[in-house]
Amino acid sequence: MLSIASVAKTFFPGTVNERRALVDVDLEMVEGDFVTVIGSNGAGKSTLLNTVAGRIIQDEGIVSLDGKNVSRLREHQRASMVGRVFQDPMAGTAPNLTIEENLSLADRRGKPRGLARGVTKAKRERFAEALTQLELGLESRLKTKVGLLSGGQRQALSLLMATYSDPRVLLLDEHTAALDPQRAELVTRLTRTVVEEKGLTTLMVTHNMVQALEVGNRLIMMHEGRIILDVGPERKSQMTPEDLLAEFGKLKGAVVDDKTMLQ
Ligand SMILES: Nc1ncnc2c1ncn2[C@@H]1O[C@H](COP(=O)(O)OP(=O)(O)OP(=O)(O)O)[C@@H](O)[C@H]1O
Repeated sequence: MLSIASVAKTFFPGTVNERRALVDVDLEMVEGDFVTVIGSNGAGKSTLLNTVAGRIIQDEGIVSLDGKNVSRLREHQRASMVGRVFQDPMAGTAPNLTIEENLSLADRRGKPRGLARGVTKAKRERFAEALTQLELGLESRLKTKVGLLSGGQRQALSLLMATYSDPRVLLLDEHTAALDPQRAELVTRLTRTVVEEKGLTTLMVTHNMVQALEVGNRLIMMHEGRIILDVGPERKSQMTPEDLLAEFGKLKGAVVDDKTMLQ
């Protein structure tokens, strides 16, 4: 479904600032796989997501979606296939537009330009129904500007928007990290629900090892641009955060802030 084959990316090659962000990375995901991604700072996690989204084009290797080589497609050309939520709650929504206008943008993603821009009654009803699932009461605030929402509300809306047009793959880049524990818990719960309901193939980067083990059916650990651990459902369900810390401990040069990671 999502195939990353022999992908490599080096920033500033041949200079003193050279950074080998991805080194010969292979990852095969089947439809409905939910993979959590952990790794120390600078391990290459965001770069991996960026190569799937098309924000960064790899130097070597192939990224395929549904058997189609998308390696040379730019980010906007993959937009209908890829949903993404970032760490920053401000990144996924437009603050000066209302909730329904934001959802309208999400609804139009990947559809031909020139489709009616207005929010029809039928659409409004669909938006309200989708918002009800968030259990935040946003369905009665369709005309509220998104800039007035709290970080947690915005992130829940970002998640809804990223998944609204049923992307082929969902990328979550530490999307709960900037929220307080209660809101993070809420957004994690919503994530599980929406991924399960829509059967989305998902890659989720997190620094939180408890979350990495609780969520998803597979876990990968990255270090210095490589996937150095790939754990399937059975082993993952038996692993503890301490086991993951022990794996980090085996790595040379991996700096782990275990307070953050065990929160
Ligand atoms: N746009 C860029 N330009 C130059 N170097 C970059 C760029 N993006 C990432 N890098 C470098 O590539 C390496 C991998 O970075 P990346 O952001 O993918 O790591 P990460 O695992 O997501 O780290 P973190 O957990 O700290 O966010 C790092 O050395 C980083 O400095």
